[in-house]
Amino acid sequence: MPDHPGPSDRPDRPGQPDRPDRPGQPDRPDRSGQPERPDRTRQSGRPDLAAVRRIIDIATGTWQAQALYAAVEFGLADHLAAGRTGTAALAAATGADPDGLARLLRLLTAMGVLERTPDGHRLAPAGESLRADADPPMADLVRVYGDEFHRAWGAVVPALRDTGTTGFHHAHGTTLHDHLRDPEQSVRFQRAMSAGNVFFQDVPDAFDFTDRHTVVDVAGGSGALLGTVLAAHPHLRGILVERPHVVPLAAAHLDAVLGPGRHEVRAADVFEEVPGDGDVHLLSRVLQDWDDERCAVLLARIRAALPPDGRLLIVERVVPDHGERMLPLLYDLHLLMAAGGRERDLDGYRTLLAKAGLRLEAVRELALETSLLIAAPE
Ligand SMILES: C[S@@+](CC[C@H](N)C(=O)[O-])C[C@H]1O[C@@H](n2cnc3c(N)ncnc32)[C@H](O)[C@@H]1O
Repeated sequence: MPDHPGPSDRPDRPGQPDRPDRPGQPDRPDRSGQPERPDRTRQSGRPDLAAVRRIIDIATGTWQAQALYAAVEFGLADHLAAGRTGTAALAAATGADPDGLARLLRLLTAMGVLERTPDGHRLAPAGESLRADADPPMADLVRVYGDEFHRAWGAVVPALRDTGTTGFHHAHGTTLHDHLRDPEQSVRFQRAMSAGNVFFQDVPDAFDFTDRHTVVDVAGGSGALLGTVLAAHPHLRGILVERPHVVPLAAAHLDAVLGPGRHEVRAADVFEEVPGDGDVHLLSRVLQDWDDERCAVLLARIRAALPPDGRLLIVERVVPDHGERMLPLLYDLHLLMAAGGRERDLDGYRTLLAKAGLRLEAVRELALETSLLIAAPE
């Protein structure tokens, strides 16, 4: 995050005369009985506009997210792509109120999602990514973030008071894990996760798979990562292990991407058993969902399954030492709202790995502030 500009950095205010500070003018008495604070606003005698603007931008950020969510729920990207570019045509197609829709379109244009044309609007590149046929289909992510997760974040204060109960539980009356036992919800969430998976494409080149034969994807979700790795390295075979209700989704994806013969999808509880017939194990965005105790159980299972020359590849967002990356910090608090999990810093991963008899061998950077941690048996 950039520092706030200091008083001398403050941008000029066009059209406004300079107001000199008023040295010598006495401060108003402090009626609160609190000690005087060095306050830039009071020192200069005028509000720190950059500071006010920063807070307003942050506080209204959720309104932009909700405007985007509305665009997705109304299917605006697909309607625009189909040539319904005027407000009247879009209102007729979506059932939205024409006045409200015109205002939504205007805001989406200012947000860089749409562009103005002489006869209406068209999709900007960001808007194109919201089309149903986009790859990745970002609408799937916006839908879940704008609905289930938005409501979970609405309970941020109670969730922070009582970290044993997630924002999701406060908002929906059930845990995310139980919610996802419903096959329809499970598919909806796997789609949302897959849409944000663009960093998977970096994994095939971030590790040397040349002399490896079988990749085991532990709690591999939709199969997107395993499919990406196997598609890039045709000599590899793959095994994906998941909860029973996710298995059909993963099998369908891998069948579509790889065809038959190179992969297998198994239903199992990975805290109970992890296949030992591979020489690379993948663990993508799984540790983030669990506390240290459960992570220790899972990593011990994987360690027991790894051959002496095996490697464990962990995909996670690593909390930076100095806060220089925003996404790991956002997702860290999001995990507290959603599943009760957490992002960890590198030392956190080193400690977890060491307890399971594994050592962190290397770290590779992937897209979207995501990392690949390569771990080897001690
Ligand atoms: C956050 S998702 C990550 C999925 C995938 N690895 C990815 O990065 O897209 C966590 C996955 O862990 C799976 N999972 C949770 N508990 C499990 C268990 N006990 N056994 C097998 N899979 C489990 C969930 O079904 C879910 O697909």
